[in-house]
Amino acid sequence: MLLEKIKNRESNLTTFAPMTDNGTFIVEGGHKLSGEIIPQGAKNEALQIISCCLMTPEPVLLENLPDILDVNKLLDLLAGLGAEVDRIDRQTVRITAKNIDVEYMLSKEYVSDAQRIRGSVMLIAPMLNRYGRATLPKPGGDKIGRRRLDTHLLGLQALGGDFQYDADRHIYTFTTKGLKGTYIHMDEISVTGTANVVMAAALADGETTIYNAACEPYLQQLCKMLNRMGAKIEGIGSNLLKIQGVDSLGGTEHRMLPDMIEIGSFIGMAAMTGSDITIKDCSIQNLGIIPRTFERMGITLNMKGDDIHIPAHDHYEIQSFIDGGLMTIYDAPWPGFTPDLMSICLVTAIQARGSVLIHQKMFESRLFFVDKLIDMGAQIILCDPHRATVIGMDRRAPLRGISMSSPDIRAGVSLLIAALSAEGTSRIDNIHQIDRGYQDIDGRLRALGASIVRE
Ligand SMILES: CC(=O)N[C@H]1[C@@H](OP(=O)(O)OP(=O)(O)OC[C@H]2O[C@@H](n3ccc(=O)[nH]c3=O)[C@H](O)[C@@H]2O)O[C@H](CO)[C@@H](O)[C@@H]1O
Ligand SMILES: C=C(OP(=O)(O)O)C(=O)O
Repeated sequence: MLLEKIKNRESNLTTFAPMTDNGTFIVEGGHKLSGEIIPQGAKNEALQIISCCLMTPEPVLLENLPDILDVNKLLDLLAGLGAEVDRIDRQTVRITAKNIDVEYMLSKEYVSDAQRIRGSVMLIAPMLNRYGRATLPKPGGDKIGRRRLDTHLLGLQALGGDFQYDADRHIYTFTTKGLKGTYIHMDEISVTGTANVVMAAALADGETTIYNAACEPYLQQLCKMLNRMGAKIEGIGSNLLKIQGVDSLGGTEHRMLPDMIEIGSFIGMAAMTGSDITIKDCSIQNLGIIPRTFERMGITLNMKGDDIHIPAHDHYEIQSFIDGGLMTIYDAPWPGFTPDLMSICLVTAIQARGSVLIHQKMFESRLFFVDKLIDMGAQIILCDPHRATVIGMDRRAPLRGISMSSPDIRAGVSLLIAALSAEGTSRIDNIHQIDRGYQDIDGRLRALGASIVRE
């Protein structure tokens, strides 16, 4: 069955990940989970790395790709552009971007598909480098607040790219007569913005310095991959990158890191549901302050080699700051705490002992889903669009199962965690939002003992 699907997929890129536009989970709460789970390859790394495959006409082999909607959509975009996309198995793909049809970027199909994912924004630099022009419809991704593109646009402009914005069609058109290295102080520490500018500079004429660059592990992975392809990037892992432009890049092989957001999601899920689980092969050295942040919420993490074991918690108590002040969890660009785990921390605090202020600084519409948690019985005060105070219930009362809809990818998983911990049955609609970023999440959690039915 699997093999048939893979063959199918090689010929027309039909995806494994369900492509429904909404979908529903029926979750019976109260079952404890147990066992081992392997995190998928990182979604946000995969989107950078797949885009980078357009930088060379030679084959690039990608391993540990997650089979999720956003990744498959980006692969479809590359295939539409004329790249050969050979799926070797569920997590392995070879991409050869030899004969690219730049006109495809103007097609209705391209515009409509590129609008659906954030990752499409990173196709600009490779196309500008190799073909001198690129088109970008306003990219999609989570509707979690304003997501401006200034960092990308100003960076590419500094390198010699021109752009025009068609405000009626929401389409940017980029052209260049040749990119030239320069000094760039990035407008803000943007992850995808840095990826775009790094890729543009890698094949530009001369030296580029990027200051205020994002430096998170997935960006480091992109820079390392580019260097294996023949680029000359120094300062990897810092916010000051020096890039000596080269004439061309060759093929390579690349393996995605485990997805740190999935790992954090499983830690929160284990604590909330009082489950004993082991998350395998976490690449702990690349998790930054994620483990420490969950430990500050009172969750015990036993590190065993590269595995994280979370024992069953009857109780977990949120720590105070050293001066006795109320714990605040807030997001910041790497090496700070990732914004993509804020919703997970929020839901995890519901059954902790003590209180925590969740301060989501980067995005302004990510906390509104708390109304559903409040309906389930959680004690949360939404202070303003950026801040919510959670008053932990210490398991004095369980949440109640309700019907709800998933507004975005991380809120969706947070609602799933709440539903798994709740008394009774919950219905979560619009789970296509969850499928954007979590591979076969229902199947993998069922294997740990969860009761989830996909409708
Ligand atoms: C496909 C992908 O990789 N998506 C990730 C990427 O999105 P993306 O690259 O789109 O996000 P950016 O890093 O550009 O910025 C995220 C948001 O934070 C704001 N901002 C950023 C830096 C800063 O110093 N101050 C500030 O307020 C930006 O204005 C923006 O609203 O990085 C985000 C931040 O880690 C993650 O949430 C997304 O999951
Ligand atoms: C916000 C996210 O994704 P995207 O940038 O693709 O919308 C996320 O992964 O949490």
